[in-house]
Amino acid sequence: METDPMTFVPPSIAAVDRTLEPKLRAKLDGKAKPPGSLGRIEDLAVRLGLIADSLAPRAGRTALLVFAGDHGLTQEGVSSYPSAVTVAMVGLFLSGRSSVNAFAKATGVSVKVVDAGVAADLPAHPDLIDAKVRLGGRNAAREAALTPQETRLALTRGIEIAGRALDEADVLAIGEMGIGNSSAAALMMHRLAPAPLNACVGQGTGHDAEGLARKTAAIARAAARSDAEDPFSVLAEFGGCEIAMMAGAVLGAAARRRPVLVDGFIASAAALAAVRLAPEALDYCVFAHGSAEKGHAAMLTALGVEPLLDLGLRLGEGTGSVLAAPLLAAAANLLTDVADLADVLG
Ligand SMILES: O=C(O)c1ccc[n+]([C@@H]2O[C@H](COP(=O)([O-])O)[C@@H](O)[C@H]2O)c1
Ligand SMILES: Cc1cc2nc[nH]c2cc1C
Repeated sequence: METDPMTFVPPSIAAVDRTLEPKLRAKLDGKAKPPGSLGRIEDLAVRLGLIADSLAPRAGRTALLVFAGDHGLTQEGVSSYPSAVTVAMVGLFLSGRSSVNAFAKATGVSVKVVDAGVAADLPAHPDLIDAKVRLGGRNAAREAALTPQETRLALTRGIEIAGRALDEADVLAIGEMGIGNSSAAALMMHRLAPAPLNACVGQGTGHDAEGLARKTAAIARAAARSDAEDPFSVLAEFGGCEIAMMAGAVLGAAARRRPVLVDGFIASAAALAAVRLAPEALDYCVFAHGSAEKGHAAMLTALGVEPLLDLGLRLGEGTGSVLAAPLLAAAANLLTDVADLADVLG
């Protein structure tokens, strides 16, 4: 039977079994430390236990996927940087000399780049996953960024790529690179949080007053062009290649009962779309940090979540998810490696 290209059926995601929570809390309370003395790391350990449906979850190995793509909306002057920076940064990630590479080296996280839709042909590289949907999303101020078929392809590829990454890791971390994508994420937040446009539009890579006015006006034109509000259509109209593929990756990790560390504003917009497509996915998402990008705090509030770190980051690339990875590893080790106080006291 032909599948309808206009629809997307998310993979089946198990709702976490909350009856395990008291057992996880009791196990933590029995450890050689005063109950609750490790604060939010204990809450994180509980979450990891619920995600894995186990009293001994694992989180020692994290794999970061940096989803890269371009946006036709940059033709409207929404970013202070040219699209060419996207492909240049992909080259830098692959050479190991970007900020996220430096952080990943410090935290023992593996890094792969996913070409979801960079507007250039990229030479093959062992750390580059070629999943290109098209050479950049279309200009969302004029037409839908992606067709429904392209959107479904991006989501499906994201699910598959997450699954493969998790064959070799316990935790998936997601990050992104895409000049113009803070505008795409703002439009998605506007429709999916939902929230008024002015609460969703921020500086992105940085703007003076004139640049921010130009960005705001272009985003308003895109919003006026389409009244889409279901998550699949919002991804197609505004999200573009790397955001749609990241949304698929969130669904893929959740379907495998694995934690997914979500980076800043743009990665969170992808997680928001995933959660609107499949609400059970929320329990599998760990929001790594609160971005300095204007809309991020309200986006996280709309999702009802709190980020782990607050460092004033607004770079993207997965820098925040990579920095949070050791916290997950530590929380899981608390459940598996720490002695019980009763045994210590004899
Ligand atoms: O992660 C964030 O919170 C974040 C906030 C603002 C900007 N960024 C990064 O900056 C780029 C998008 O900014 P812009 O101004 O081109 O839309 C893209 O490559 C993102 O990785 C990332
Ligand atoms: C230099 C640069 C690096 C980035 N990394 C993620 N987004 C970025 C945007 C710019 C402009």
